[in-house]
Amino acid sequence: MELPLLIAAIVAVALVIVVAGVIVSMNRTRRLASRRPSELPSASVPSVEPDADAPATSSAEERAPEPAPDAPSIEAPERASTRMSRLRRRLAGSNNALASALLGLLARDRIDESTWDDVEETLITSDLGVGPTTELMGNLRRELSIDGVQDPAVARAKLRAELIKLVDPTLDRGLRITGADGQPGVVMVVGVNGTGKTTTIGKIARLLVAEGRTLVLGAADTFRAAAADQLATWGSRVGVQTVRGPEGGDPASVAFDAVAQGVAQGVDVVLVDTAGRLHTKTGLMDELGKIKRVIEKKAPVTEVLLVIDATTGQNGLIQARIFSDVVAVTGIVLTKLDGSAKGGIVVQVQRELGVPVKLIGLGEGADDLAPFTAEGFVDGLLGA
Ligand SMILES: Nc1nc2c(ncn2[C@@H]2O[C@H](COP(=O)(O)OP(=O)(O)OP(=O)(O)O)[C@@H](O)[C@H]2O)c(=O)[nH]1
Repeated sequence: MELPLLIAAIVAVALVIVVAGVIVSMNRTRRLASRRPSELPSASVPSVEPDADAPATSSAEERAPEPAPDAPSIEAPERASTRMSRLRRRLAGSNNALASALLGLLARDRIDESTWDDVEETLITSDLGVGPTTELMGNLRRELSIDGVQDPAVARAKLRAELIKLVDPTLDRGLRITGADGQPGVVMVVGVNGTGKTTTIGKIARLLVAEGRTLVLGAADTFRAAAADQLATWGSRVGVQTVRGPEGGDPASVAFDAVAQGVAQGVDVVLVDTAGRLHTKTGLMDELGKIKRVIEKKAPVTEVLLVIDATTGQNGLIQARIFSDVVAVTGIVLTKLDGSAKGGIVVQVQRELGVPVKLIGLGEGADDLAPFTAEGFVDGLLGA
């Protein structure tokens, strides 16, 4: 073959090869562009051409896994030590009317008979009760007439000391949450409708979780499905399991199951919620006694907390008496003190039952529950 012809043939073959290469490359680009983004090779993995015959498991999903579904986030409740000062300020705010009335009266230039009458009336309207008020007035009159009453700071200090004495700083206010022989402590929560039982259990659960305790909740309020849902929500917020039964089921059996679960899991405490019930309904009150007896087939109830709404005044006392007869109340939780200038009920209810106020509710917030102390309460009352 002649040289020019040979060169022409070589150029032609080279051209065919180049054109074929361009066409193949364009087709590949089009193929990739037509795929969904999820099918595209990830930029972070080595760029290996996907093999059409490869099994589905070699898809891009395997190389770039979907993020895990959101795990429920567990809240970290506030510890009792830090919530106290916040709650004391709130108590001071809600009882300001009482505090300023008392201190205003005692700061008068001259404390005469009509001033004493006004102080007495103010204390009685705070639900302190006639007996405790008379006692406090007698002591105050005696001490102030000896020391002189001109200095409001003296009057205030005397009033504080007398109130603390009435509230009784010597009572044991610790929650009984230690079971015998390695069993969980069992806390049963009772009270009339809407006083704040379920909310209080949720708040106690947070307090105990903040202290590092393990728990199970028992939703023995089977009247309303919503009550069990409400309790389960409180529990799940702090990673605590709730045992519940069918709506309308036997509350005693749910309470038993919850305690059995707590024993099996070896938790520290089981908190049992019960349905709100009017203290005047004998059948419902008998049922409460039955719940307690059935629980005790599994483990002793270490604490029966009666939840009283502080705004209900004297009615709270009547409730306290009847509930105590049926289930031997061992501690009081006074809720809704944030909306009340009736803090004096603390003294009356303790005297009525001979049982201490152990916790106070000061709002709807998750950590608005505080262990009760006589000094903290009186300082809040006096706006100290
Ligand atoms: N302001 C205020 N509200 C509170 C407090 N404690 C509870 N509550 C509110 O009181 C209402 C009733 O609370 P629940 O916990 O459902 O009452 P319960 O006693 O379980 O109700 P029943 O199961 O129907 O008897 C809710 O709106 C709570 O947020 C408190 O300390 N302060």
